[in-house]
Amino acid sequence: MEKFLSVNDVQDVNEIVQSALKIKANPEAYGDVGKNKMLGLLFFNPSLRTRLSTQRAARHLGMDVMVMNIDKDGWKIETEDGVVMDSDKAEHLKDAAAVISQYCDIIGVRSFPSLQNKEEDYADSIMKDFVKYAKSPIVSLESATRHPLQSLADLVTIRENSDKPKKKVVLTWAPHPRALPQAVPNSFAEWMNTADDVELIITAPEGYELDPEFTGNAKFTTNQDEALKDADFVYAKNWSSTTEYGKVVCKDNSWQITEEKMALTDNGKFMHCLPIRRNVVASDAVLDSENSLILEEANNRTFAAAAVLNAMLEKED
Ligand SMILES: NCCC[C@H](NC(=O)CCC(=O)O)C(=O)O
Ligand SMILES: NC(=O)OP(=O)(O)O
Repeated sequence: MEKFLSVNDVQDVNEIVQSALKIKANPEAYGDVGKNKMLGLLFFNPSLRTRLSTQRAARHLGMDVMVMNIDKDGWKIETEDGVVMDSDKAEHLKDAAAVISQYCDIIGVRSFPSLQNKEEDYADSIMKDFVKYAKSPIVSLESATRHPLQSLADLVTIRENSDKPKKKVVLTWAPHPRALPQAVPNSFAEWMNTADDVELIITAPEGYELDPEFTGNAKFTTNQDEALKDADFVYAKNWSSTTEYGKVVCKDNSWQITEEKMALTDNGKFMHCLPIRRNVVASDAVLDSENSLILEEANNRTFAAAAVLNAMLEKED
């Protein structure tokens, strides 16, 4: 695997899910795969799970890791091409990426959208420029448009928790005080659409419809109760408005996932990528219930990352 920015970079989704499960069953068996290899993790934004689980994954594979909060500890990065660099930005992304790839065999990058300008955000230029200027393979640690390591961990979690040949998976918008990126739901939809054992239904208020590039043929409804009926999995996430890009338009708390909402499902499991605002996105009762998979998902982030790094290291040999 030469890069991991979206599901399209994966040759066989079933195979990579199987690989994550295989590593999870016996992580000690992979300790030599990444021997003498260096992973660099670059964060333009905060992280808990991605940062720690990817380091843990690297250690399972015997890799060394360097982590940098590039927004706080590095020089301010210029991303525009051909500009006269006489502002406060001291280093160009093209130089930084090329230099870092001399130190690192694989580079992970996290870069959120600005939520100011859809066209600029959806160009995903920081991630794409890293691919262009770094000589090492790039792993997205969540870009402006997608969060593929999360989606892979989510698919692993769904497969572990249901044998049904067709699982009804509901991606539901939920309230939040801030405007959040669309990367997690975009990516989740894209991965679910590639899984032949998933029927995806998306529910959100009017004005929150995600781009068909990601949602494909998934059914969409603004009626959350109707969507939740007989669901096997409820994947909650806030994202900012799509018609009024980057804005909080709906503050309707009736979209919060509560026990009453979960009662509409077929003993459905609750999922969220975390971090989650408790009693805003979903109630404590749901999050702490037996049907909550939030900790399993977070745990599977390690094995999702290990499967991706393993595939990249295989390619290197
Ligand atoms: N990596 C998982 C989610 C990251 C980000 N969440 C956040 O920014 C939450 C921040 C807050 O709750 O204020 C998002 O939605 O894409
Ligand atoms: N789910 C997830 O990516 O969490 P972090 O933002 O804490 O890495």
